[in-house]
Amino acid sequence: MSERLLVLVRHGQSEWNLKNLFTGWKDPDLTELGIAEAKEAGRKLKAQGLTFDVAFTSDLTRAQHTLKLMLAEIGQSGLPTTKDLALNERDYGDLSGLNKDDARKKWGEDQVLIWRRSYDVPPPGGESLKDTLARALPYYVQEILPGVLRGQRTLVAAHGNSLRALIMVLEKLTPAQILKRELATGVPVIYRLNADSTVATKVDLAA
Ligand SMILES: O=C(O)[C@@H](CO)OP(=O)(O)O
Repeated sequence: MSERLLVLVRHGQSEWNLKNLFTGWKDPDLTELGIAEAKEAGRKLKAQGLTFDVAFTSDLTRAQHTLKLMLAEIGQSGLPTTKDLALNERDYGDLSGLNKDDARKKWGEDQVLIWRRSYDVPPPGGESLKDTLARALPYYVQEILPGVLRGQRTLVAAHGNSLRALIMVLEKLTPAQILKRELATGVPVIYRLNADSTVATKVDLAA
């Protein structure tokens, strides 16, 4: 029986993660630490004995670079890969490029937490998690899930909030639960799905 493997990985630390800036659809590359995290994620997957049939990533450099480094560690650099902006980070709108501490000083801790982690309150001019889900979920259902259910071992390298959106669906989390869910950079989350697309097992490869 095929194993219906789906691995989700948030990209390694980006230049703007390091500078503590809202990033969204802006396109900084990985830092040295981010490169090391991506390689470590690949080594962890290899240590689990995992290989893949197909990979997906976003239209943004930090996720594509993370995927490339992971695949090199696994020894699968030529793996068929699809890039799509449906998997992009949440669009941070007017906050993009602002410092997160400066934003807390200007708008207050609570408002910034609502913009960053609530389900349905968008940052000014940007996407809420609900909006991100509205474009990431159809892509997951139409392009990613059918292959997983057919037994294609699938690796997805994307972003904190596009992955939180998919995790909300996979793990059936409520808006209150997703508010508290953080995804560390470069930590693979390994799902094995049931035939009905629900989660059979989940393993988080945090250090
Ligand atoms: O800036 C961003 O695009 C994201 C991810 O780094 O930040 P946040 O943690 O606020 O979702």
